Amino acid sequence: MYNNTFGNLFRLTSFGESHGKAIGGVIDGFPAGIVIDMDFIQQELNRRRPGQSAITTARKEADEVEFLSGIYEGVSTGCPIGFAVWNTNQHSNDYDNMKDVYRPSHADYTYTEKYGIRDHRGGGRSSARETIARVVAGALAKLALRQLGIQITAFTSQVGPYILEKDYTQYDLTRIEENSVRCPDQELAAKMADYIYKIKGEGNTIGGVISCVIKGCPIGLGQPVFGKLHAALGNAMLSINAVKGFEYGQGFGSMEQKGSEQNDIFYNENGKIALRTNRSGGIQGGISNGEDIYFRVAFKPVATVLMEQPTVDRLGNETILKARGRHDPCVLPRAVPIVEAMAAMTILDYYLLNKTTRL
Ligand SMILES: C=C(O[C@@H]1CC(C(=O)O)=C[C@@H](OP(=O)(O)O)[C@H]1O)C(=O)O
Repeated sequence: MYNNTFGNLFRLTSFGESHGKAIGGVIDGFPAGIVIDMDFIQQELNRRRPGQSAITTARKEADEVEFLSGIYEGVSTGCPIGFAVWNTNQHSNDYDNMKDVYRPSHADYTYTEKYGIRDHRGGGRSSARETIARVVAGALAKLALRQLGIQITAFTSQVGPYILEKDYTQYDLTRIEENSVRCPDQELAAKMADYIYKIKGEGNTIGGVISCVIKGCPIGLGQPVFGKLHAALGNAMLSINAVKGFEYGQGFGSMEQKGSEQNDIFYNENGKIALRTNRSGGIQGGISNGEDIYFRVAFKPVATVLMEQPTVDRLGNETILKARGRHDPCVLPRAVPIVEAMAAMTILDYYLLNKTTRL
């Protein structure tokens, strides 16, 4: 078994390898009658695409999406939406020395052990290039959520030692596209960018944290036991390449407080039930409570470093590998739209599931 499908009612099946012909997908369960804003979908792909700044991989791809089905006269028909983004700029020879030699901490080893065969070029199926399909499906989900008044914004909140100190309510989140790192604090963003550039010069990589906030989510999304909304968001985020951690609300930070300090107190605001604080992060008992949903996603420094490291080949012979190719010294800036896309797909899926709860 090899599971390439995400979602329950709104579903994406993705296909493709980094150096194959195309990356694409089939989306099923997308509601009919949604006006498809092609410019918006392309903008989302542009936020993810390689070669967008000096601190990302230099691979040159336009990443233009071609829709094959499910859209008629600019409107979704409710039929499966097929799409492809054609690969045009593969440098497969860069990977010759990695055909039978494993990059430390990369998927090279486990893929080979599991399947006995692997397309090693550009990381093949394990390449983050697969996330193109998620961004296309996420952009469609965002268009549907927009009609429902639900908005999703992610931003870089940490790169290595550089940390955004305040919480998301203290920043203007409309300004994250004003710098190459996608951090709402412009001064800190400049420091982060310089640091990534320095790391790149060393042939090394660095990790960090992406924060995300979902506004306008109605009450009731999520199932009480195995389909908790935060578990679904965690599943979505942990499926992104290089992700190591997920926390929502105050997450691990809440361990330092007593229950009386941590609880969100209810009160009556002119006949409406309201909360004085939102430490729960918009989800209680696995179900959305109508407050902002916020969470953090930790990314490790990506495995491919352009410096010598000891490793082994497929037969277990010890050797030294110096990886080649065009790689991201830090995936955070390009992962911001991917986090948003996975959140959008999850929220739309859980919105549709919630419609099956009562008559
Ligand atoms: C091309 C993308 O990212 C790629 C992800 C990647 C890897 O090992 O994951 C290796 C590189 O591939 P290549 O050597 O072909 O340039 C990256 O550039 C993309 O995300 O669009």
